[in-house]
Amino acid sequence: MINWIQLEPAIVPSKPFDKYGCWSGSATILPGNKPVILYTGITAKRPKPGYQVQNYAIPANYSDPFLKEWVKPDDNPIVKPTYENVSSFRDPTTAWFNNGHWKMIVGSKHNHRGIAYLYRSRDFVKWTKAKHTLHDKSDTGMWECPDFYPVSTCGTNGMETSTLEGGIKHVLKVSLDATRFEYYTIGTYNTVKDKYVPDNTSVDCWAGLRYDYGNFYASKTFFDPSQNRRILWGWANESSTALEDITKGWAGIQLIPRMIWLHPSGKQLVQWPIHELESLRGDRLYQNDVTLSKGEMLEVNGITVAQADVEVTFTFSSLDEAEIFDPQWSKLPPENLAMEICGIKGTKQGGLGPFGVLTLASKKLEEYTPVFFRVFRTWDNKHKILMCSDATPSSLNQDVYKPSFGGFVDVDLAKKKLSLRILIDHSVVESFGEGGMTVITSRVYPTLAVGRNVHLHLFNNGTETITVEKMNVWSMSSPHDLFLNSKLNQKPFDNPKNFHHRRCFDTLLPPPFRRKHRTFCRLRRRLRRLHFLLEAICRQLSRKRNGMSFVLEVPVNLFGCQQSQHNLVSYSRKQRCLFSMSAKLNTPSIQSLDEKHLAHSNAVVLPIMVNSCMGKMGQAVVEAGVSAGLHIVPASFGIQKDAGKTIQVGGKDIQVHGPSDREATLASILEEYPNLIVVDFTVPNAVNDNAKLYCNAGVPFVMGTTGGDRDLLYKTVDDTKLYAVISPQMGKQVVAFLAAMEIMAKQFPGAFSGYTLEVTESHQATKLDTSGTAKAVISCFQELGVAFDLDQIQLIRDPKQQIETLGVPEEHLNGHAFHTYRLKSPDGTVSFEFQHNVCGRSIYAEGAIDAALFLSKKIQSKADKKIYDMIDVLREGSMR
Ligand SMILES: NC(=O)C1=CN([C@@H]2O[C@H](COP(=O)(O)OP(=O)(O)OC[C@H]3O[C@@H](n4cnc5c(N)ncnc54)[C@H](O)[C@@H]3O)[C@@H](O)[C@H]2O)C=CC1
Ligand SMILES: O=C(O)C1=N[C@H](C(=O)O)C[C@H](O)C1
Repeated sequence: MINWIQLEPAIVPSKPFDKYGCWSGSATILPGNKPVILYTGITAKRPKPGYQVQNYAIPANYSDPFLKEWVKPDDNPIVKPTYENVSSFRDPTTAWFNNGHWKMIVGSKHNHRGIAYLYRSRDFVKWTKAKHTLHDKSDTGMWECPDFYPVSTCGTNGMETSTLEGGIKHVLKVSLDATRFEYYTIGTYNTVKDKYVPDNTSVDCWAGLRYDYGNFYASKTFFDPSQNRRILWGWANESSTALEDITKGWAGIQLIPRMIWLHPSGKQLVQWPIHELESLRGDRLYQNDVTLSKGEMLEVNGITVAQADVEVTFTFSSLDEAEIFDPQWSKLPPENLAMEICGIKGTKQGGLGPFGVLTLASKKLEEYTPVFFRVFRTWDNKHKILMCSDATPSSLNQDVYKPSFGGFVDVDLAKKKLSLRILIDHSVVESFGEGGMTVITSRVYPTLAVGRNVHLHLFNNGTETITVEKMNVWSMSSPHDLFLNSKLNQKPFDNPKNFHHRRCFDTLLPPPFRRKHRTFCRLRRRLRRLHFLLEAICRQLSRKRNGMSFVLEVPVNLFGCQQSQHNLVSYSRKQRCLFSMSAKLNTPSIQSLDEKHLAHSNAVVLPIMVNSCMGKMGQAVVEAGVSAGLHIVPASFGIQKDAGKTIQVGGKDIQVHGPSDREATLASILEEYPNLIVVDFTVPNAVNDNAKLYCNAGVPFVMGTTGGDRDLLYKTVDDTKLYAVISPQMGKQVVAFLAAMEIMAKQFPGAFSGYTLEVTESHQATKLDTSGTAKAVISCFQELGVAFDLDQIQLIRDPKQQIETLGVPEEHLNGHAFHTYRLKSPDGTVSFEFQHNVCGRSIYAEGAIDAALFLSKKIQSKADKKIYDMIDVLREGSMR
């Protein structure tokens, strides 16, 4: 339920009974494991929003595991509306079976009364409307996407939809068209009367319980027999403008599926992200027992947090500081009370709270989405816990909808403890308070807090000191990364991220959509080009006018694609690496949260040119640069054969320039991007010429390419006095190993004299040279006294041998670096073995981006113009 592939639409308008639309519906599994879909068909455009009937569809081929083709029999429609509700009669539920009949409900309204019409059938084709509704309620308007199912009164197991035995209650959920929120009640299903009655603790609609107090609608649940659980899956619309949605290419996303069950109190449901999500967890950061006094923040450093899974438990020693629950608030609309209070109070200073997490924060807090608790005391000395997810400060973009959402959390505070789990995914923040008692989803569109520039803080802005008892933060990978590579058996891109952006995904789309999608991509490319052009004009104008600035306004967000959707965003992932963990306690004043108008950042996005973006490493670097929010210059040097080509990498169009006129081309690129940094991953025999080119142009560069004449390379750069990072190895942990080797060699020269050394290195068959990293490690062993000639390195390039003797995973034959160094004492009694095995290229690509950012810092601080290596980058804390 995390990795999905897109198939052709199962049902599209094609028959008189759905000519104008196939709307929501539900599937039911009939005996014999036969699925059937009930859905709403639109037969006429009027009355608006359309004339609605209910249809059914069955698989064309039951043995197709994907059930790709569906047949809509001609005896449709099977349920027609009565005259009064022809345009408010939709979204049939999954059917349940009892007393010899299938039953299902259809959402509707009559005047302002919301209605769940009940239908019965013996054969699933002939349906009869029951004389009474399953349930209805005055003044609630249209009930969309109703859902009706049993829940167990004991434990977290789910129940099959027709289950009536054992301790059960029933849940009826409706999506209220009037508020665009979802409400549920818990109650009893009387199977004799075929009537549902909510418990007296369950308020119907409006002021009732919600699955989610944020951006969450049109959800459905289903029973998953494989794990005996009920799954809730909801939809979140965009909060951005329609124009931006068009630029992004989507409008609305499916959220992370959640398991749902009844709380032991029987008064509410509990939700939790399905455990499969945890398979995307990457680097982890753990912290415990940190106190946050009033106004303190704890920044989570050391891992990327634009896509993250955050779990925190907060404790406090007293409830005395809880703020008074303002009696005036009881005059606010009850259905939105929590939300209104969140809007009024926000993160302003309080007593017991606000404390929580600032997600998707920009460096200087110009943007952040806080998720937090505030505790209040009511006049009768009870406590009310408010949980908020506040999009108000989430973005500098004035045009997006930025609501404050809130819900009360119905738990006992005796333990003086509250927990939060937050799933962050670029533009989505899904928060689960107190183990899923209250859930809030926000859609946000930061402009600065994007990619690598996203920060995460824990904060307390209340007078009561809060302790972070325990915190776990995981960087999350993108599901498609794992899936496309392993399952689809496509051409093995060793950096799976490349696959996403290639041809805008169109090879995965069904043919009817491909053309449209390509047109969209073409348009987006053109818009982007236009944007660069305008940017260049602005830059020229402001340069010529000596500092006066000119702004050309373009009314669309041409970089919308940087904002993300769960399913499309690829994300950097470290492979086979241990990763350091750290957290730093900052004590800046949290006043900044109260001052909503911080100065805008003056930061300039760093432009990088990647040579060659046609190569495997080049592509990985472009992807990593895009993830880090750098500007990828749309030009790259390559070989003659590729000259003139425009290729798409990381969603960017990059034009390849051949060997001729490179000086002039580079000069004009530099003119446009004066703070340009070049990253070079080409071929050994290009190293020296390329370095000369960069030196002549005076452009700082990162040289990851191995081989060539290394002495000449260093001499060329030294003579020019230029900022450069040169290193045969960019992977953080391998760099740390190299650093340790260098230190050992320096501290204990000759310590291994007399020892023999055996070195094997295995790489993809296309690698042209001997491992530069192995050579660097060997030079340390040589200083340690080991006699070894570089010719003795055993190169393994045969895929069969790589799989059979080294255990290289098949999917990484095209991109791996396995190194082994074996040392033996002269008498054979002592031996050592060192090994570093890396699959894929993302750790080098991220290291290369770290190196570019490091150089940019050096340039800004006017540090020495000289050659740095990756050990310098690591030592200065510039590696993520
Ligand atoms: N420092 C590090 O951490 C790492 C270094 N490398 C090194 O990076 C280099 C590239 O590796 P891959 O991307 O795997 O190789 P690749 O063969 O996939 O790509 C090399 C690309 O360079 C292009 N090229 C050839 N001559 C050129 C020239 N004169 N100017 C511009 N482009 C030119 C080729 O057309 C090709 O597209 C190798 O030397 C490899 O050892 C690779 C991984 C990590
Ligand atoms: O070509 C590669 O792949 C790699 N090259 C570098 C080297 O030669 O040391 C680094 C790593 O081994 C991958």
